[in-house]
Amino acid sequence: MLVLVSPADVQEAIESIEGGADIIDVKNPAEGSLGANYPWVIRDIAKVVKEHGKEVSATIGDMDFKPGTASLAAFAVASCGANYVKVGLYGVRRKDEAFKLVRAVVNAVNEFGSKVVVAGYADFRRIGSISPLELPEVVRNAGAHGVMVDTAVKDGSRLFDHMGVEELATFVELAHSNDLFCALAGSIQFEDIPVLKKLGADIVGVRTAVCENGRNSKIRRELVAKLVEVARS
Ligand SMILES: O=C[C@H](O)COP(=O)(O)O
Repeated sequence: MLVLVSPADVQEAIESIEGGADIIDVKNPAEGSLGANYPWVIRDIAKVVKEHGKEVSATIGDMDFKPGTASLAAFAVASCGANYVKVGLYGVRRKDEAFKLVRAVVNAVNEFGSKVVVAGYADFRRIGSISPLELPEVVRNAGAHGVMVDTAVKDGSRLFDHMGVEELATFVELAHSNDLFCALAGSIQFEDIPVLKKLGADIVGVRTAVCENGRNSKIRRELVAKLVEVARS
């Protein structure tokens, strides 16, 4: 299982790289679960990450159903050098909306060769968005490459508080049967890693677990290294 870590600046990206993370996922935690960072920050981090021979991903935000806005943000992120462009379907309620938005994002990044990762939210019931279980088929049909589940509200509640192991197992199965890679995130802690491995997730995404004192503090390389070790064992 690969480890994705979400830094907010170049220093945190270096900590993530030195700790051994596989994918460096630029985000802006101050603007939400999949908060978008600034183009100049994404560009600077992408440069450092690529110098270390690793892959960089960047988020375009917790999106409303606005395919045009999403495509423009995706174009910008891909042009900054992201190998993976992540979009959260926050304000998307139906499958036809999901298809339209994801298709627009895929079209926007095509010329850069970036891969698109679509995030649904484990706490979809409380924010009124589409269920992650409805996503894999739509995401495949729209031409994206991966799906993930994260939590929308970072209030201390965790992935498993909102979706049970069986539901998550179904999500992983649906992703794989649609030829998508699958990532799981949402205040994941060290003790959750064995369950995620058992579920067959391809990627675990973290921030809080590798920060020194909560999601809004700084990423520390020792914690990244510890998590990578557990994910590899
Ligand atoms: O993509 C991964 C997210 O950044 C997870 O963040 P979190 O561990 O703080 O929930």
